[in-house]
Amino acid sequence: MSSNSPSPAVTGPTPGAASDTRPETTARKAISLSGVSQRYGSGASAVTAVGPVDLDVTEGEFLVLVGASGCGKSTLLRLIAGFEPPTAGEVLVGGAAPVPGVTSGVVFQQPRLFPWRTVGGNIDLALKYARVPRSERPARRDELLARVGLTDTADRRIWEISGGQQQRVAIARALAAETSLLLLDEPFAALDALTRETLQEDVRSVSADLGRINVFVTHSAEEAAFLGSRIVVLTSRPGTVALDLASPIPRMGVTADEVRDSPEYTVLRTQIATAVKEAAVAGTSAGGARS
Ligand SMILES: Nc1ncnc2c1ncn2[C@@H]1O[C@H](COP(=O)(O)OP(=O)(O)OP(=O)(O)O)[C@@H](O)[C@H]1O
Repeated sequence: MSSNSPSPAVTGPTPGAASDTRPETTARKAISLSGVSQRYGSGASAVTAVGPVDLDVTEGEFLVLVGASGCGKSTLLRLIAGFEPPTAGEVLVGGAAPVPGVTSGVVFQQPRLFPWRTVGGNIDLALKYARVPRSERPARRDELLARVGLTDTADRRIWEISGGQQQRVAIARALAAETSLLLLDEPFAALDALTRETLQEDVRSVSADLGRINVFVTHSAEEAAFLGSRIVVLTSRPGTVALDLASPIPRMGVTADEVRDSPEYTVLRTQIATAVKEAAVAGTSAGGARS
């Protein structure tokens, strides 16, 4: 990224139209949250972490959930993954209740790989769990590793590669199952700034290529503005929708530097950062309009 480069105007769909480039018939609802709340514990110590939240996400959207620490972002992601059912309301993915490990691939802040296996071995295992026929696995493994820039590390052990490379393996593993959803919970939070930026660029281009739904959790306004086709800012706990924005920045045909140097990105990043601050202060008093 060059600080001397000009700031090109990145032109794309108007706000609210980020997912409208596809034919109407294919833009069907893929994630549907209706009146979703999640409460933990009971009695005096009970905590309502999230809700009520109503949200519909369509195919090809890259949804970023952003908000202050503890506002319920991870809880919402876990509900979409199907790791736990909501205490109120309904979560549907493709019209049915989500099934962990089947409906979505998930990437966590820590890569959670099998350290005694090689990089390729971790992907092989994911392909096996995804019931990819044994004869097809080597080609699929090579394709996935190429996609995340790890072709040369297939035979290395997990402990022999860097944290950023480990997170790339985790992304390749999550892509192995070819689920329609990829859920990422602050996947780059533990990485240094430069590695984080590189991985953000990779995730942005991989997601544009694959056209799956991505739901990405972060507390960073920069990350949200760079990655999201749609950005939802949550209020402080219990997390509800404070702001629902469509990004004006196109998904394809622009480089990472063009995005980061564009006035649209600067405006969006500021808008998100301001909304996160206001939502954290105001709690549920913030509005819920999609602009
Ligand atoms: N299993 C649980 N049992 C009890 N409370 C929980 C549980 N999971 C989350 N919480 C509480 O719910 C609230 C929301 O937590 P969550 O992890 O979803 O927030 P977050 O926005 O992802 O936070 P962070 O950005 O710090 O990771 C917090 O107050 C948290 O302590």
